[in-house]
Amino acid sequence: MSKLYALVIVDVPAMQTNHPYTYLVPKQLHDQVAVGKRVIVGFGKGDRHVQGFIVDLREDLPTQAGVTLKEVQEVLDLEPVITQEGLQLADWLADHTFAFKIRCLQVLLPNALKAAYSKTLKRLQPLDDPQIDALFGQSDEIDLAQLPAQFQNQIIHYRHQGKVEIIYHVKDKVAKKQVPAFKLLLTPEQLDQVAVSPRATKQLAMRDYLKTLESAKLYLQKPAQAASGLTSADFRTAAKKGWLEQSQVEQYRDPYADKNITATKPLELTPDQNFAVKSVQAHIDQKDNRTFLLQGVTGSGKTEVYLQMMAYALKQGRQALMLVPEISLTPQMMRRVKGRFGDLVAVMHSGLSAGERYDEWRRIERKEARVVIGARSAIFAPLDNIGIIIMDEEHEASYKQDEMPRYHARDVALWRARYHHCPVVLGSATPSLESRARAMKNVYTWLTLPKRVNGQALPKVELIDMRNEGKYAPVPDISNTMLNAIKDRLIKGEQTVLLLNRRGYSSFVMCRECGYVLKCPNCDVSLTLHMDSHSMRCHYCGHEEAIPQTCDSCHSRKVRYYGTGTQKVEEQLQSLLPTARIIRMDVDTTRKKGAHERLLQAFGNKEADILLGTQMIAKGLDFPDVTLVGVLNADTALDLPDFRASERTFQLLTQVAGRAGRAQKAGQVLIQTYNPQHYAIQLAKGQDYERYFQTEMGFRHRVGYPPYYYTIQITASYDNEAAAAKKMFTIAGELGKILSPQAQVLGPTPKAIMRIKNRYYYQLVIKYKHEPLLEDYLKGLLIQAQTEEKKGLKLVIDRDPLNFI
Ligand SMILES: Nc1ncnc2c1ncn2[C@@H]1O[C@H](COP(=O)(O)OP(=O)(O)OP(=O)(O)O)[C@@H](O)[C@H]1O
Ligand SMILES: [Zn+2]
Ligand SMILES: [Zn+2]
Repeated sequence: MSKLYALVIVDVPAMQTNHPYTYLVPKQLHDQVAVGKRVIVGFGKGDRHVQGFIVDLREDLPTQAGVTLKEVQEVLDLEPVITQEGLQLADWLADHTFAFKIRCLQVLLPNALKAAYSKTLKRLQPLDDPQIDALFGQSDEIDLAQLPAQFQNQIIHYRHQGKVEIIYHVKDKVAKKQVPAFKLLLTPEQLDQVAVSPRATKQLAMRDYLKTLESAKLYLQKPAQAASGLTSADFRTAAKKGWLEQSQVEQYRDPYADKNITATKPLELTPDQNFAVKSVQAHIDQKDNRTFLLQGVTGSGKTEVYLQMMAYALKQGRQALMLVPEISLTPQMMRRVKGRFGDLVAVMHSGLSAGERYDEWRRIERKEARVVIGARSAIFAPLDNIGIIIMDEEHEASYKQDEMPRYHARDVALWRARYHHCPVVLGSATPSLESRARAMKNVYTWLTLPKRVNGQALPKVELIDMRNEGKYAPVPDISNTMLNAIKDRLIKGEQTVLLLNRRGYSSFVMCRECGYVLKCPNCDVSLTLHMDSHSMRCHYCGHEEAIPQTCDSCHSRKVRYYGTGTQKVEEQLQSLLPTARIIRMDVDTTRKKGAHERLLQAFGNKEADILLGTQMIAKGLDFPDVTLVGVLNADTALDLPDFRASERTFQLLTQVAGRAGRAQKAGQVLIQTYNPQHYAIQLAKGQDYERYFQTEMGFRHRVGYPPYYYTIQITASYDNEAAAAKKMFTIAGELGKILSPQAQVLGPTPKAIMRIKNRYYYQLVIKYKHEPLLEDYLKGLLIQAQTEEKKGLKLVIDRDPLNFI
């Protein structure tokens, strides 16, 4: 048999290259290796054991003289975990997002399959140190983590002498969940024949129960115990007697098992909905890769359109993939999709445990699930015959991952759709400027749902000018107009949604005597007041300290709380409206698993009159009795140093306004603002996306921002400010040499929050249209920066960044 070589992308931190290493496959592993499987290989001088992915297998390789290849140690998978599509996708991701290939391969897998390393210490000969020998006891191998610190130097010494070795174990993080099962070995007739003492009541009961089962069929033991009233000990006895055979079977953890979801039937579509569905169907039929922008006002029935498009793809024997933003939409949308497609649906989002995610992933891989719905990373679901990809709320910033690989799910969706020859539908009431501009240029096909399904007009929006009304407000954050409107709903038995915009905002403590603001010792941010834990906390590094009684700077006792937290508003509201039932939704009340869904369900069941919350309540909620939406502070995000601040504000206000009046009753929206003249607020008042788009495009054109220009952001950080700045100026100098005069470099500047966890951040932004030399330069920069990691550099290259702060 000829020789076999595996090309492996290895996982070695701080020594990444995007080139595979070549390993010799030993004879005994020839049958096991395959492209897309994970392997354990030795790496470097110490021959550390690391995990890697086989990306190619070759039979002939001109071995260079003098180079002895290392061998593949172990093959981890029975079946490849990365498909051919996955390998190509990883290549593209690495290239497009300036990422290391290993990270791109890993992002395709559920967390559970990512490596966890443990180390053991192996004794190769007696160590002549009774204390250390005692640690080993009878065995020759112990967990290195258990080694007391005082022996460490001695162990290093032994290692040099070759008396001990350190072994790396690479394990999967989560095992498959196994549950006991059994199979009947006897027929009912044979069971009648077996001798059982009349006093052995349990055995008699067992025999009677087993007679009701089919022989040779596999039964789960837990339900059998429940049905028969027998215990696991009784089943063990029966197994010993040879009546049945026990085994372990894999069971999927179904995150939705204990929820009853009502099945739904397709609704009869409105003409606009029908047109949208039919347009996309044609492209599913023709296996035509086309991207659609479905722009439908809030409450126009986009979800029903998605569901019917997906149903069509399934009918054609293909699969459907649907993305929703992380927190806000998940529960209600999950129910809608599960309600239509039942067990065919796999769900993937961060609210699931690693085990649940792994199981859902395996259901897809085994083709038991043909519909996938999930947040950003679900775009990598291992589907092999996709007929349609849907991305709801396509403008959402959470679709961009902010760690390597820094991909946008939309770009991955378009890539996979090309691979699978299927259409993509991007849906939103407030599309990103980028997508809408592409629709205008016919790069995407534009579909619109201009009217609400219920025939209602969009809710009427009124602005409350807090510069005046604020002075007379009964409590700082709630004006009289707002309060009266809420009271009116309480009397009518209708519901209110109140948004407290938290972006760019926090409650802080300031001294009224000298103006001193309590700041984090590690970061350039003020500490946030948390009433639940009675402490001041840093949202960046987690630093926590007591609420001050006196000013740190002038020792005055006049310290006051500024800013508004949801808790504080809840208290104010409750004091003004003692009978109102309020549900508060923010990070604190939704931390527990499933809390988000429970709160929304309680609100949906009308167990509360007011839903008060942060951004997470702004989108996707569809409750018929909500007739009032109030925004307590529209402005907080407007001043952020980010050119998308206005776009985000407009989107948020339009989305939250859209929660009102979605069924029979008309809706009203009240927005409290200190900037009533700002165009984002004015146009949100008119719910006028079209004019907003024109205005904002004009602005972006004038100053040369996306979608007119591409942007790439480079950030360097060090624990020393001068080093961070110096690095960025060096990069800026190098860019100056390779960029054409059409490109522009903004910066380097310190980031808006320059110091986080005692690291200093400097950034620059490249704006460009076409720069042939840029890509290669940046790829080189990425590899080169690794060599400076030991000195403390962290470098980030972010293509099309969504966050400039
Ligand atoms: N063809 C139809 N006939 C009757 N009711 C419909 C139809 N289509 C949708 N609906 C209902 O209209 C309501 C609004 O639909 P949906 O939640 O899908 O709106 P949407 O466009 O996603 O809005 P948003 O962007 O605000 O989330 C839902 O309660 C839905 O069940
Ligand atoms: Zn901090
Ligand atoms: Zn002071």
